[in-house]
Amino acid sequence: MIIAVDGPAASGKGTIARALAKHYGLPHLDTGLLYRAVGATVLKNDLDPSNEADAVASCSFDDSLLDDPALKTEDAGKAASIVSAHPLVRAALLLRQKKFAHQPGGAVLDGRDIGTVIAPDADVKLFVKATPMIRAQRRHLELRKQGILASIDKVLGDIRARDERDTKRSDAPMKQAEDAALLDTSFLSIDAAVQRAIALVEARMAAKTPAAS
Ligand SMILES: Nc1ncnc2c1ncn2[C@@H]1O[C@H](COP(=O)(O)OP(=O)(O)O)[C@@H](O)[C@H]1O
Ligand SMILES: Nc1ccn([C@@H]2O[C@H](COP(=O)(O)OP(=O)(O)O)[C@@H](O)[C@H]2O)c(=O)n1
Repeated sequence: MIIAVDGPAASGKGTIARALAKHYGLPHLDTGLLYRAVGATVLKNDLDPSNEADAVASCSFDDSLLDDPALKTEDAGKAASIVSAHPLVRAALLLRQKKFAHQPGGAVLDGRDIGTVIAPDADVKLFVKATPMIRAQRRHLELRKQGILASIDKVLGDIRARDERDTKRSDAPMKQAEDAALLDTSFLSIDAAVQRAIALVEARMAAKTPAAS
């Protein structure tokens, strides 16, 4: 079973994707980490994320980088959203994600274009959303736990800028796939959001299975 989980920053898609992977015993890929690795490599080498050639030159990073906590910073997230608009960067990361999605037994992937580009054939597609202010509050809390002090206004501004870039880019923009189930986590606890996601997966799978006669 392939489960595609898409949605904007801090909507809770990673939390839900990890919980679904655990629940169904499937491998999980956080595809945002791949773009963050490219963005962080560009910054580390003093290159320009908005320059496509600079970004493409940063696509062959060592896999150990994916475990680096530095990828979780807002700077890496911002650089990721800039490099991810370049078609050649997306092309360089495409095969790896498609292979992961289509491995025997299935997988759970979360990102922005899983249901639309990476696995349009996914068995279940979820599009996770929450209001910008609630997403900013979650990110703000996460940053505080990391000892990073930033105003809510700054975090909200960053989230809005990222949404704008991710939805407006011409190649694989973030959008809800036509056949994706919408899950609004704005007023759900983590537990409630995960239970709702499992219920949506079960309903989709039941609808696909022909009734026994
Ligand atoms: N339903 C929820 N209610 C409150 N906090 C949540 C909820 N879902 C996720 N979070 C928290 O919000 C932050 C961002 O969640 P995450 O799953 O990483 O989002 P995304 O992968 O969409 O960026 C994390 O600190 C996470 O624990
Ligand atoms: N499948 C994906 C995943 C991420 N991305 C880009 O990578 C950036 C970082 O993604 P992320 O999922 O780590 O970000 P958060 O939602 O965790 O903040 C996003 O803002 C997107 O621009 C993408 O273009 N396509």
